[in-house]
Amino acid sequence: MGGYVLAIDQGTTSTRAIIFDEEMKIAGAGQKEFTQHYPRSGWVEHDPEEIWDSVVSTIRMAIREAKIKASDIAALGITNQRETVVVWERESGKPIHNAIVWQDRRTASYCDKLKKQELEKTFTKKTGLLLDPYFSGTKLSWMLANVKGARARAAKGELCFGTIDTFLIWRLTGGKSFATDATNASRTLMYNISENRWDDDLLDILRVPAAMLPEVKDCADDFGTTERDILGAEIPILGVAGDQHAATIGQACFEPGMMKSTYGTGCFALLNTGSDIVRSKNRLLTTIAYRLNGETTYALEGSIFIAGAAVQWLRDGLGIIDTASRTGELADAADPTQDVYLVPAFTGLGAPHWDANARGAIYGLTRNSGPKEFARAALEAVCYQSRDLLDAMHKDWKGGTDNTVLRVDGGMVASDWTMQRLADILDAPVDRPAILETTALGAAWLAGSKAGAWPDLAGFSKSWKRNRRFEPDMDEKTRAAKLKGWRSAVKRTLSDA
Ligand SMILES: Nc1ncnc2c1ncn2[C@@H]1O[C@H](COP(=O)(O)OP(=O)(O)O)[C@@H](O)[C@H]1O
Ligand SMILES: O=P(O)(O)OC[C@H](O)CO
Repeated sequence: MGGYVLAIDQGTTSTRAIIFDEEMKIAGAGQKEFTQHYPRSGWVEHDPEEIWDSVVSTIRMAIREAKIKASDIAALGITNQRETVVVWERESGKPIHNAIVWQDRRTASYCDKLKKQELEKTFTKKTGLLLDPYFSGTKLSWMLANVKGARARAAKGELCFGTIDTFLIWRLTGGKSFATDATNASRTLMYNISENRWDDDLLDILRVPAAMLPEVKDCADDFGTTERDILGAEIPILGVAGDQHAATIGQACFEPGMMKSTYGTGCFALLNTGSDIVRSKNRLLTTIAYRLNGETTYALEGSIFIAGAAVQWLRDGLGIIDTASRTGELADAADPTQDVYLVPAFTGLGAPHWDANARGAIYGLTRNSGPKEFARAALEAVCYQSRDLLDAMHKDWKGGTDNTVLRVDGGMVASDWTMQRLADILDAPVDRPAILETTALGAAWLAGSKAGAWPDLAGFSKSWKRNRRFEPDMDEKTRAAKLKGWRSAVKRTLSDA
Protein backbone atom coordinates (compact mmCIF):
# COMPACT_ATOMS: atom_id res chain seq x y z
CA MET A 1 0.00 0.00 0.00
CA GLY A 2 1.26 3.51 -0.90
CA GLY A 3 1.05 6.69 1.13
CA TYR A 4 -1.57 8.48 -0.97
CA VAL A 5 -4.59 9.98 0.74
CA LEU A 6 -7.93 10.48 -1.00
CA ALA A 7 -10.29 13.27 0.04
CA ILE A 8 -13.90 13.52 -1.08
CA ASP A 9 -15.26 17.09 -0.90
CA GLN A 10 -18.99 16.80 -1.46
CA GLY A 11 -20.07 20.47 -1.84
CA THR A 12 -23.37 22.22 -2.56
CA THR A 13 -22.91 22.62 -6.29
CA SER A 14 -20.18 20.12 -7.13
CA THR A 15 -18.32 17.07 -5.90
CA ARG A 16 -14.54 16.97 -5.88
CA ALA A 17 -12.21 14.05 -5.26
CA ILE A 18 -8.56 14.89 -4.66
CA ILE A 19 -5.60 12.59 -4.21
CA PHE A 20 -2.71 13.94 -2.16
CA ASP A 21 0.72 12.31 -2.16
CA GLU A 22 2.93 11.64 0.87
CA GLU A 23 4.19 15.24 0.71
CA MET A 24 0.60 16.53 0.92
CA LYS A 25 0.77 17.75 -2.69
CA ILE A 26 -2.12 17.26 -5.11
CA ALA A 27 -1.42 14.26 -7.37
CA GLY A 28 -4.78 14.03 -9.13
CA ALA A 29 -8.31 15.41 -8.97
CA GLY A 30 -11.80 15.03 -10.40
CA GLN A 31 -14.76 17.41 -10.23
CA LYS A 32 -18.39 17.16 -11.28
CA GLU A 33 -21.30 19.57 -10.96
CA PHE A 34 -24.73 18.11 -10.24
CA THR A 35 -28.34 19.23 -10.58
CA GLN A 36 -29.93 21.75 -8.23
CA HIS A 37 -33.68 21.14 -7.89
CA TYR A 38 -35.96 24.05 -6.93
CA PRO A 39 -39.41 22.41 -6.67
CA ARG A 40 -41.00 25.54 -5.14
CA SER A 41 -39.93 29.04 -4.19
CA GLY A 42 -37.44 28.77 -1.31
CA TRP A 43 -37.09 24.98 -1.63
CA VAL A 44 -33.76 23.41 -2.66
CA GLU A 45 -33.21 19.67 -3.19
CA HIS A 46 -30.49 17.31 -4.44
CA ASP A 47 -30.90 13.78 -5.76
CA PRO A 48 -28.81 11.54 -3.44
CA GLU A 49 -28.30 9.02 -6.26
CA GLU A 50 -26.80 11.74 -8.47
CA ILE A 51 -24.53 12.77 -5.59
CA TRP A 52 -23.46 9.15 -5.11
CA ASP A 53 -22.71 8.75 -8.84
CA SER A 54 -20.70 11.99 -8.79
CA VAL A 55 -18.64 10.70 -5.86
CA VAL A 56 -17.77 7.41 -7.54
CA SER A 57 -16.99 9.01 -10.90
CA THR A 58 -14.83 11.82 -9.46
CA ILE A 59 -12.83 9.31 -7.40
CA ARG A 60 -12.18 7.33 -10.58
CA MET A 61 -11.14 10.54 -12.40
CA ALA A 62 -8.73 11.43 -9.59
CA ILE A 63 -7.18 7.95 -9.51
CA ARG A 64 -6.70 8.07 -13.29
CA GLU A 65 -5.15 11.54 -13.19
CA ALA A 66 -2.80 10.58 -10.36
CA LYS A 67 -1.77 7.48 -12.35
CA ILE A 68 -2.07 5.23 -9.31
CA LYS A 69 -4.09 2.19 -8.33
CA ALA A 70 -6.85 2.32 -5.72
CA SER A 71 -4.71 -0.02 -3.61
CA ASP A 72 -2.02 2.74 -3.40
CA ILE A 73 -4.40 4.82 -1.29
CA ALA A 74 -3.66 4.52 2.43
CA ALA A 75 -6.71 6.34 3.73
CA LEU A 76 -9.87 8.17 2.73
CA GLY A 77 -11.24 11.39 4.26
CA ILE A 78 -14.74 12.76 3.67
CA THR A 79 -15.87 16.37 3.94
CA ASN A 80 -19.29 17.61 2.95
CA GLN A 81 -21.90 20.33 2.63
CA ARG A 82 -23.42 20.39 6.11
CA GLU A 83 -27.00 20.22 7.45
CA THR A 84 -28.39 18.71 4.22
CA VAL A 85 -30.73 15.84 5.13
CA VAL A 86 -30.92 12.37 3.56
CA VAL A 87 -33.23 9.58 4.74
CA TRP A 88 -32.89 6.09 3.28
CA GLU A 89 -34.13 2.54 3.83
CA ARG A 90 -31.86 0.49 6.07
CA GLU A 91 -32.62 -2.65 4.07
CA SER A 92 -32.22 -1.44 0.49
CA GLY A 93 -30.14 1.75 0.96
CA LYS A 94 -32.71 3.59 -1.20
CA PRO A 95 -33.50 7.23 -0.28
CA ILE A 96 -37.17 7.86 0.51
CA HIS A 97 -37.08 11.48 -0.76
CA ASN A 98 -34.68 13.90 -2.41
CA ALA A 99 -32.12 15.37 -0.02
CA ILE A 100 -33.36 18.63 1.53
CA VAL A 101 -30.47 21.07 1.15
CA TRP A 102 -29.17 23.44 3.84
CA GLN A 103 -30.40 26.45 1.82
CA ASP A 104 -34.01 25.18 1.83
CA ARG A 105 -36.49 27.42 3.70
CA ARG A 106 -39.58 25.16 3.76
CA THR A 107 -39.56 24.85 7.55
CA ALA A 108 -39.60 28.62 8.23
CA SER A 109 -43.14 28.54 9.65
CA TYR A 110 -42.37 25.43 11.73
CA CYS A 111 -39.37 27.28 13.20
CA ASP A 112 -41.63 30.27 13.96
CA LYS A 113 -44.08 27.93 15.71
CA LEU A 114 -41.30 26.48 17.89
CA LYS A 115 -40.11 30.02 18.67
CA LYS A 116 -43.62 31.01 19.76
CA GLN A 117 -43.54 28.06 22.17
CA GLU A 118 -40.41 29.74 23.58
CA LEU A 119 -38.22 26.80 22.68
CA GLU A 120 -35.37 28.70 21.03
CA LYS A 121 -33.47 29.08 24.31
CA THR A 122 -33.62 25.32 24.91
CA PHE A 123 -32.26 24.56 21.45
CA THR A 124 -29.55 27.21 21.70
CA LYS A 125 -28.39 26.10 25.14
CA LYS A 126 -28.01 22.49 24.10
CA THR A 127 -26.88 22.80 20.46
CA GLY A 128 -25.31 26.27 20.15
CA LEU A 129 -27.62 26.88 17.16
CA LEU A 130 -30.78 28.93 16.54
CA LEU A 131 -34.26 28.01 15.37
CA ASP A 132 -33.69 28.63 11.68
CA PRO A 133 -34.68 26.37 8.75
CA TYR A 134 -30.96 26.19 7.86
CA PHE A 135 -30.29 23.32 10.29
CA SER A 136 -31.17 19.64 9.76
CA GLY A 137 -33.63 19.00 12.62
CA THR A 138 -36.73 20.71 11.27
CA LYS A 139 -36.00 19.44 7.75
CA LEU A 140 -35.88 15.87 9.03
CA SER A 141 -39.10 16.44 10.96
CA TRP A 142 -40.72 17.72 7.72
CA MET A 143 -39.66 14.60 5.84
CA LEU A 144 -41.02 12.30 8.54
CA ALA A 145 -44.33 14.16 8.46
CA ASN A 146 -44.65 14.41 4.69
CA VAL A 147 -43.43 11.09 3.28
CA LYS A 148 -46.19 8.53 3.77
CA GLY A 149 -45.52 6.13 6.64
CA ALA A 150 -42.03 7.54 7.28
CA ARG A 151 -42.39 8.32 10.99
CA ALA A 152 -43.72 4.85 11.87
CA ARG A 153 -41.02 3.17 9.77
CA ALA A 154 -38.33 5.32 11.37
CA ALA A 155 -39.54 4.36 14.86
CA LYS A 156 -39.28 0.67 13.87
CA GLY A 157 -35.65 1.26 12.83
CA GLU A 158 -36.38 0.72 9.14
CA LEU A 159 -35.06 4.14 8.08
CA CYS A 160 -31.69 5.83 8.51
CA PHE A 161 -31.06 9.57 8.80
CA GLY A 162 -27.80 11.11 7.78
CA THR A 163 -26.10 14.25 6.65
CA ILE A 164 -24.23 13.67 3.36
CA ASP A 165 -21.14 12.23 5.12
CA THR A 166 -23.22 9.49 6.76
CA PHE A 167 -24.97 8.63 3.51
CA LEU A 168 -21.61 8.32 1.71
CA ILE A 169 -20.03 6.25 4.51
CA TRP A 170 -23.04 3.93 4.40
CA ARG A 171 -22.83 3.53 0.62
CA LEU A 172 -19.03 3.20 0.47
CA THR A 173 -19.00 0.51 3.16
CA GLY A 174 -21.92 -1.39 1.64
CA GLY A 175 -24.16 -0.53 4.61
CA LYS A 176 -21.70 -1.89 7.19
CA SER A 177 -20.97 1.47 8.84
CA PHE A 178 -23.65 3.90 10.03
CA ALA A 179 -21.73 6.82 11.48
CA THR A 180 -21.10 10.54 11.45
CA ASP A 181 -18.55 12.79 13.15
CA ALA A 182 -19.03 15.34 15.93
CA THR A 183 -18.85 18.38 13.61
CA ASN A 184 -21.62 17.20 11.31
CA ALA A 185 -23.72 16.13 14.31
CA SER A 186 -23.26 19.62 15.80
CA ARG A 187 -25.21 21.12 12.86
CA THR A 188 -28.35 19.00 13.18
CA LEU A 189 -30.19 20.83 16.01
CA MET A 190 -30.41 17.45 17.77
CA TYR A 191 -26.90 17.10 19.22
CA ASN A 192 -25.91 18.32 22.66
CA ILE A 193 -22.51 19.93 22.12
CA SER A 194 -21.48 20.09 25.79
CA GLU A 195 -22.51 16.52 26.66
CA ASN A 196 -21.51 15.10 23.26
CA ARG A 197 -24.64 13.01 22.64
CA TRP A 198 -27.93 13.08 20.75
CA ASP A 199 -30.35 14.95 23.00
CA ASP A 200 -33.55 13.07 23.87
CA ASP A 201 -35.49 16.23 24.83
CA LEU A 202 -34.82 17.79 21.44
CA LEU A 203 -35.63 14.55 19.62
CA ASP A 204 -38.98 14.52 21.47
CA ILE A 205 -39.77 18.10 20.46
CA LEU A 206 -38.90 17.41 16.82
CA ARG A 207 -40.56 13.96 16.95
CA VAL A 208 -37.46 12.23 15.61
CA PRO A 209 -37.00 8.55 16.64
CA ALA A 210 -33.49 7.90 18.06
CA ALA A 211 -33.47 4.57 16.19
CA MET A 212 -32.74 6.37 12.93
CA LEU A 213 -29.64 8.28 14.10
CA PRO A 214 -26.02 7.33 13.34
CA GLU A 215 -23.23 6.76 15.83
CA VAL A 216 -21.17 9.95 16.45
CA LYS A 217 -17.39 9.56 16.25
CA ASP A 218 -14.27 11.74 16.50
CA CYS A 219 -13.17 13.46 13.29
CA ALA A 220 -10.16 11.15 12.97
CA ASP A 221 -11.61 7.72 13.68
CA ASP A 222 -12.43 4.35 12.15
CA PHE A 223 -15.47 4.90 9.90
CA GLY A 224 -15.23 1.49 8.15
CA THR A 225 -13.67 0.27 4.92
CA THR A 226 -14.81 0.78 1.33
CA GLU A 227 -16.24 -2.27 -0.45
CA ARG A 228 -13.75 -3.74 -2.93
CA ASP A 229 -16.21 -3.76 -5.85
CA ILE A 230 -16.80 0.02 -5.67
CA LEU A 231 -13.25 1.33 -6.16
CA GLY A 232 -11.25 -1.86 -6.70
CA ALA A 233 -9.67 -1.85 -3.23
CA GLU A 234 -10.63 -1.81 0.41
CA ILE A 235 -9.70 1.65 1.65
CA PRO A 236 -10.11 2.62 5.31
CA ILE A 237 -12.24 5.73 5.90
CA LEU A 238 -10.33 7.47 8.69
CA GLY A 239 -11.36 11.12 8.60
CA VAL A 240 -14.71 12.97 8.47
CA ALA A 241 -15.66 16.62 9.05
CA GLY A 242 -18.24 19.10 7.78
CA ASP A 243 -16.71 21.25 5.05
CA GLN A 244 -16.32 24.43 7.12
CA HIS A 245 -14.69 22.47 9.94
CA ALA A 246 -12.39 20.67 7.49
CA ALA A 247 -11.40 24.10 6.09
CA THR A 248 -10.63 25.28 9.65
CA ILE A 249 -8.34 22.25 10.00
CA GLY A 250 -6.88 22.65 6.48
CA GLN A 251 -6.08 26.30 7.32
CA ALA A 252 -4.35 25.03 10.50
CA CYS A 253 -6.48 27.29 12.72
CA PHE A 254 -5.63 25.17 15.75
CA GLU A 255 -5.02 27.96 18.29
CA PRO A 256 -7.75 29.91 20.08
CA GLY A 257 -8.19 33.25 18.30
CA MET A 258 -7.32 31.90 14.86
CA MET A 259 -9.99 32.45 12.23
CA LYS A 260 -10.80 31.32 8.71
CA SER A 261 -13.47 32.33 6.27
CA THR A 262 -14.49 30.25 3.26
CA TYR A 263 -16.03 31.95 0.23
CA GLY A 264 -17.90 29.34 -1.83
CA THR A 265 -21.63 29.32 -2.55
CA GLY A 266 -22.09 30.85 0.89
CA CYS A 267 -19.51 32.24 3.30
CA PHE A 268 -18.71 30.74 6.66
CA ALA A 269 -16.31 32.29 9.19
CA LEU A 270 -15.09 30.16 12.10
CA LEU A 271 -13.15 31.48 15.09
CA ASN A 272 -11.39 28.85 17.20
CA THR A 273 -12.32 29.36 20.88
CA GLY A 274 -10.42 26.35 22.23
CA SER A 275 -12.12 24.22 24.88
CA ASP A 276 -14.46 27.12 25.81
CA ILE A 277 -18.10 27.00 24.77
CA VAL A 278 -18.59 30.70 24.04
CA ARG A 279 -22.24 31.75 24.05
CA SER A 280 -22.88 34.51 21.53
CA LYS A 281 -24.83 37.60 22.49
CA ASN A 282 -24.81 38.68 18.85
CA ARG A 283 -26.61 35.83 17.11
CA LEU A 284 -23.51 33.90 16.08
CA LEU A 285 -23.50 30.12 16.35
CA THR A 286 -21.50 28.03 18.78
CA THR A 287 -20.26 24.92 17.06
CA ILE A 288 -17.78 22.06 17.34
CA ALA A 289 -14.66 23.06 15.40
CA TYR A 290 -13.30 19.50 15.61
CA ARG A 291 -13.06 16.59 18.01
CA LEU A 292 -9.76 14.72 18.20
CA ASN A 293 -8.89 11.92 20.64
CA GLY A 294 -12.16 12.56 22.47
CA GLU A 295 -11.28 16.23 23.09
CA THR A 296 -13.64 18.84 21.71
CA THR A 297 -12.46 22.19 20.35
CA TYR A 298 -15.24 24.74 19.89
CA ALA A 299 -15.73 27.67 17.54
CA LEU A 300 -17.92 30.69 17.03
CA GLU A 301 -19.39 30.65 13.54
CA GLY A 302 -20.89 33.32 11.33
CA SER A 303 -22.84 31.90 8.38
CA ILE A 304 -23.76 33.91 5.28
CA PHE A 305 -25.98 32.07 2.82
CA ILE A 306 -25.08 33.95 -0.36
CA ALA A 307 -21.47 34.75 -1.35
CA GLY A 308 -20.31 33.21 -4.66
CA ALA A 309 -23.98 32.43 -5.33
CA ALA A 310 -24.44 36.18 -6.02
CA VAL A 311 -21.76 35.89 -8.71
CA GLN A 312 -23.59 32.87 -10.13
CA TRP A 313 -26.74 34.99 -10.20
CA LEU A 314 -24.94 37.67 -12.24
CA ARG A 315 -23.91 34.92 -14.66
CA ASP A 316 -26.97 32.63 -14.81
CA GLY A 317 -29.79 34.92 -13.65
CA LEU A 318 -28.91 38.27 -15.20
CA GLY A 319 -26.53 37.02 -17.89
CA ILE A 320 -24.22 40.04 -17.46
CA ILE A 321 -21.02 37.96 -17.21
CA ASP A 322 -20.03 34.76 -18.95
CA THR A 323 -17.59 33.50 -16.33
CA ALA A 324 -17.25 34.18 -12.59
CA SER A 325 -13.68 35.42 -13.08
CA ARG A 326 -15.00 38.42 -15.13
CA THR A 327 -16.61 40.03 -12.05
CA GLY A 328 -13.37 41.41 -10.63
CA GLU A 329 -12.42 43.39 -13.76
CA LEU A 330 -15.99 44.69 -14.14
CA ALA A 331 -16.08 45.77 -10.49
CA ASP A 332 -12.74 47.51 -10.91
CA ALA A 333 -14.17 49.59 -13.77
CA ALA A 334 -17.36 50.58 -11.89
CA ASP A 335 -18.23 54.26 -11.45
CA PRO A 336 -16.79 55.33 -8.05
CA THR A 337 -19.44 58.05 -7.65
CA GLN A 338 -22.34 55.58 -7.62
CA ASP A 339 -23.29 54.00 -4.29
CA VAL A 340 -25.06 50.84 -5.40
CA TYR A 341 -25.73 48.23 -2.68
CA LEU A 342 -26.95 44.67 -3.22
CA VAL A 343 -28.36 42.89 -0.17
CA PRO A 344 -28.35 39.29 -1.43
CA ALA A 345 -31.06 37.94 0.86
CA PHE A 346 -32.14 35.49 -1.88
CA THR A 347 -32.82 32.79 0.73
CA GLY A 348 -33.24 35.06 3.74
CA LEU A 349 -30.39 36.51 5.79
CA GLY A 350 -28.10 34.43 8.00
CA ALA A 351 -25.85 35.73 10.79
CA PRO A 352 -26.19 38.04 12.57
CA HIS A 353 -29.76 38.84 11.41
CA TRP A 354 -31.33 35.38 10.97
CA ASP A 355 -34.28 36.65 8.99
CA ALA A 356 -35.67 33.69 7.02
CA ASN A 357 -38.34 35.86 5.39
CA ALA A 358 -36.15 38.69 4.07
CA ARG A 359 -35.61 38.71 0.29
CA GLY A 360 -32.91 40.31 -1.85
CA ALA A 361 -32.89 44.00 -2.74
CA ILE A 362 -30.75 46.50 -4.64
CA TYR A 363 -30.45 50.17 -3.71
CA GLY A 364 -28.96 53.33 -5.18
CA LEU A 365 -29.59 52.65 -8.89
CA THR A 366 -29.33 55.59 -11.27
CA ARG A 367 -29.88 55.88 -15.02
CA ASN A 368 -26.14 55.20 -15.41
CA SER A 369 -26.01 52.01 -13.34
CA GLY A 370 -25.08 48.92 -15.32
CA PRO A 371 -23.26 45.57 -15.22
CA LYS A 372 -20.11 47.11 -13.70
CA GLU A 373 -21.96 48.58 -10.71
CA PHE A 374 -23.94 45.33 -10.26
CA ALA A 375 -20.70 43.33 -10.27
CA ARG A 376 -19.09 45.63 -7.70
CA ALA A 377 -22.21 45.55 -5.51
CA ALA A 378 -22.27 41.71 -5.57
CA LEU A 379 -18.61 41.41 -4.56
CA GLU A 380 -18.81 44.17 -1.98
CA ALA A 381 -21.87 42.55 -0.38
CA VAL A 382 -19.66 39.61 0.55
CA CYS A 383 -17.11 41.98 2.14
CA TYR A 384 -19.74 43.94 4.11
CA GLN A 385 -21.35 40.76 5.39
CA SER A 386 -17.93 39.48 6.49
CA ARG A 387 -17.39 42.74 8.37
CA ASP A 388 -20.72 42.29 10.18
CA LEU A 389 -19.63 38.80 11.25
CA LEU A 390 -16.22 39.92 12.45
CA ASP A 391 -17.72 42.81 14.42
CA ALA A 392 -20.06 40.35 16.16
CA MET A 393 -17.12 38.04 16.90
CA HIS A 394 -15.10 40.87 18.43
CA LYS A 395 -17.99 41.65 20.75
CA ASP A 396 -18.53 38.02 21.76
CA TRP A 397 -15.04 36.75 22.30
CA LYS A 398 -12.75 38.43 24.71
CA GLY A 399 -9.79 36.18 23.93
CA GLY A 400 -8.31 38.96 21.77
CA THR A 401 -9.28 39.00 18.12
CA ASP A 402 -8.00 42.52 17.54
CA ASN A 403 -4.85 41.35 15.82
CA THR A 404 -6.49 38.52 14.02
CA VAL A 405 -5.47 37.85 10.47
CA LEU A 406 -8.23 36.26 8.46
CA ARG A 407 -7.23 33.12 6.54
CA VAL A 408 -9.42 32.78 3.47
CA ASP A 409 -10.27 30.02 1.00
CA GLY A 410 -13.03 28.86 -1.38
CA GLY A 411 -13.74 29.58 -5.06
CA MET A 412 -14.15 33.36 -4.65
CA VAL A 413 -10.69 33.97 -3.21
CA ALA A 414 -9.29 33.56 -6.73
CA SER A 415 -10.50 37.14 -7.19
CA ASP A 416 -7.71 39.56 -6.15
CA TRP A 417 -10.14 42.48 -6.40
CA THR A 418 -12.51 40.87 -3.88
CA MET A 419 -9.71 39.97 -1.46
CA GLN A 420 -8.30 43.52 -1.53
CA ARG A 421 -11.76 45.01 -0.97
CA LEU A 422 -12.29 42.51 1.86
CA ALA A 423 -9.12 43.68 3.62
CA ASP A 424 -10.22 47.32 3.05
CA ILE A 425 -13.70 46.81 4.50
CA LEU A 426 -12.50 44.67 7.41
CA ASP A 427 -9.60 47.02 8.07
CA ALA A 428 -7.56 43.88 8.75
CA PRO A 429 -5.07 41.77 6.78
CA VAL A 430 -6.37 38.84 4.72
CA ASP A 431 -4.13 35.81 4.08
CA ARG A 432 -4.64 33.58 1.06
CA PRO A 433 -2.92 30.18 1.43
CA ALA A 434 -0.72 28.45 -1.13
CA ILE A 435 -3.05 25.43 -1.24
CA LEU A 436 -6.53 26.70 -2.04
CA GLU A 437 -8.14 23.28 -1.63
CA THR A 438 -8.02 23.68 2.15
CA THR A 439 -11.31 21.88 2.74
CA ALA A 440 -10.12 18.72 1.01
CA LEU A 441 -6.70 19.11 2.64
CA GLY A 442 -8.31 19.22 6.10
CA ALA A 443 -10.22 15.99 5.46
CA ALA A 444 -7.09 14.38 3.99
CA TRP A 445 -5.04 15.40 7.04
CA LEU A 446 -7.58 13.82 9.40
CA ALA A 447 -7.39 10.54 7.48
CA GLY A 448 -3.64 10.68 6.68
CA SER A 449 -2.56 11.43 10.25
CA LYS A 450 -4.87 8.73 11.63
CA ALA A 451 -3.26 6.27 9.18
CA GLY A 452 0.19 7.36 10.41
CA ALA A 453 1.12 8.43 6.87
CA TRP A 454 1.00 12.21 7.48
CA PRO A 455 2.47 14.52 10.17
CA ASP A 456 0.78 15.13 13.50
CA LEU A 457 -1.09 18.34 14.31
CA ALA A 458 2.03 20.37 15.15
CA GLY A 459 3.86 19.19 12.01
CA PHE A 460 0.85 19.89 9.81
CA SER A 461 0.42 23.33 11.35
CA LYS A 462 4.00 24.23 10.41
CA SER A 463 3.43 23.16 6.81
CA TRP A 464 0.74 25.87 6.21
CA LYS A 465 2.04 28.38 3.64
CA ARG A 466 0.79 31.75 2.50
CA ASN A 467 0.36 32.63 -1.17
CA ARG A 468 -0.39 36.34 -0.61
CA ARG A 469 -1.33 38.79 2.14
CA PHE A 470 -3.80 41.59 1.30
CA GLU A 471 -3.25 44.64 3.55
CA PRO A 472 -6.01 47.22 4.10
CA ASP A 473 -5.58 50.25 1.85
CA MET A 474 -8.71 52.40 2.22
CA ASP A 475 -9.01 55.63 4.18
CA GLU A 476 -11.20 55.54 7.27
CA LYS A 477 -13.65 58.13 5.96
CA THR A 478 -14.43 56.15 2.80
CA ARG A 479 -14.76 52.91 4.77
CA ALA A 480 -17.10 54.49 7.32
CA ALA A 481 -19.29 56.01 4.60
CA LYS A 482 -19.53 52.71 2.74
CA LEU A 483 -20.42 50.78 5.91
CA LYS A 484 -23.08 53.35 6.77
CA GLY A 485 -24.67 52.89 3.34
CA TRP A 486 -24.57 49.10 3.70
CA ARG A 487 -26.17 49.12 7.15
CA SER A 488 -28.96 51.36 5.96
CA ALA A 489 -29.58 49.01 2.98
CA VAL A 490 -29.76 45.96 5.27
CA LYS A 491 -32.16 47.74 7.62
CA ARG A 492 -34.51 48.44 4.74
CA THR A 493 -34.33 44.80 3.58
CA LEU A 494 -35.23 43.08 6.87
CA SER A 495 -38.70 41.52 6.73
CA ASP A 496 -40.06 43.59 9.61
CA ALA A 497 -38.70 46.87 8.14
N1 LIG B 1 -12.80 34.67 -9.90
C1 LIG B 1 -13.93 34.64 -9.21
N2 LIG B 1 -14.51 35.79 -8.78
C2 LIG B 1 -15.64 35.77 -8.05
N3 LIG B 1 -16.30 34.62 -7.71
C3 LIG B 1 -15.79 33.47 -8.13
C4 LIG B 1 -14.59 33.39 -8.89
N4 LIG B 1 -14.33 32.09 -9.14
C5 LIG B 1 -15.33 31.37 -8.55
N5 LIG B 1 -16.21 32.18 -7.95
C6 LIG B 1 -17.42 31.79 -7.20
O1 LIG B 1 -17.05 30.81 -6.24
C7 LIG B 1 -18.09 29.83 -6.07
C8 LIG B 1 -17.52 28.43 -6.17
O2 LIG B 1 -16.70 28.20 -5.08
P1 LIG B 1 -16.59 26.74 -4.43
O3 LIG B 1 -15.66 26.89 -3.28
O4 LIG B 1 -16.25 25.77 -5.51
O5 LIG B 1 -18.11 26.55 -3.97
P2 LIG B 1 -18.96 25.34 -3.33
O6 LIG B 1 -18.00 24.46 -2.57
O7 LIG B 1 -19.94 26.04 -2.45
O8 LIG B 1 -19.66 24.61 -4.44
C9 LIG B 1 -19.11 30.08 -7.15
O9 LIG B 1 -20.27 30.62 -6.55
C10 LIG B 1 -18.45 31.10 -8.09
O10 LIG B 1 -19.41 32.02 -8.57
O1 LIG C 1 -20.91 23.55 -0.08
P1 LIG C 1 -20.42 24.85 0.51
O2 LIG C 1 -18.95 24.99 0.43
O3 LIG C 1 -21.18 26.01 0.01
O4 LIG C 1 -20.73 24.77 2.11
C1 LIG C 1 -22.02 24.61 2.56
C2 LIG C 1 -22.06 24.66 4.09
O5 LIG C 1 -21.48 23.55 4.69
C3 LIG C 1 -23.47 24.83 4.57
O6 LIG C 1 -23.50 24.99 5.96
